[in-house]
Amino acid sequence: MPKEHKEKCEDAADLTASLAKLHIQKRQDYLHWDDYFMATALLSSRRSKDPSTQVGACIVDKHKRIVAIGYNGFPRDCSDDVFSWSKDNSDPLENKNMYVVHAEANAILNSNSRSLDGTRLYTTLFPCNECTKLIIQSGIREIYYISDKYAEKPIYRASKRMLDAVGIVYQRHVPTQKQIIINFDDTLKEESK
Ligand SMILES: O=c1ccn([C@H]2C[C@H](O)[C@@H](COP(=O)(O)O)O2)c(=O)[nH]1
Ligand SMILES: [Zn+2]
Repeated sequence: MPKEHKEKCEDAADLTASLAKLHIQKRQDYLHWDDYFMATALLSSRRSKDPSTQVGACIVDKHKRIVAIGYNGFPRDCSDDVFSWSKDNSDPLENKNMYVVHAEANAILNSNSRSLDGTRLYTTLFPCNECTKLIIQSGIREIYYISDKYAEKPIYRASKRMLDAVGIVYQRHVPTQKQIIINFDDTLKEESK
């Protein structure tokens, strides 16, 4: 074979090998587990109609399976057109706190009585004392949160007091990436390729 032709063949083989490598090597920018679960909690919070604080919660078992999600909202069939989202109305019966089911409570209820022993909770807001009682009773052992904006309030201090007493680990989630963009259009573009 002439030398020039042989070199061309070798170049082509190198190119094919590089292309093959490109396709078999795993993606480097895939979502890490903790970001994935917290993003699921965050996405769930987007369902909340609370105008001031939207909370999302995601419960994960030891096999990294999502077993329940929830967000803060009024109980089933308690319409937003009847119950108000206000919080400083002089009439206590007109305040949301009387009616809202918290995100963590909804997630626990959404688990359909399945055992939550040894699970982890990912929540966008540090749980209040009432949610903490449910968390303890349901067997959740670890809590990851984003915001702790009410840390100084007595009910949140009570949460920490209970969690410390029973040894449930809680930790602020530090995301490995600042944002995750969900773009429905991208999938449609893929389809038309
Ligand atoms: O553990 C918690 C604590 C609070 N929430 C919900 C309840 C309310 O809908 C909002 C808080 O409203 P603010 O106006 O910021 O007081 O968050 C929850 O889901 N879980
Ligand atoms: Zn709560």
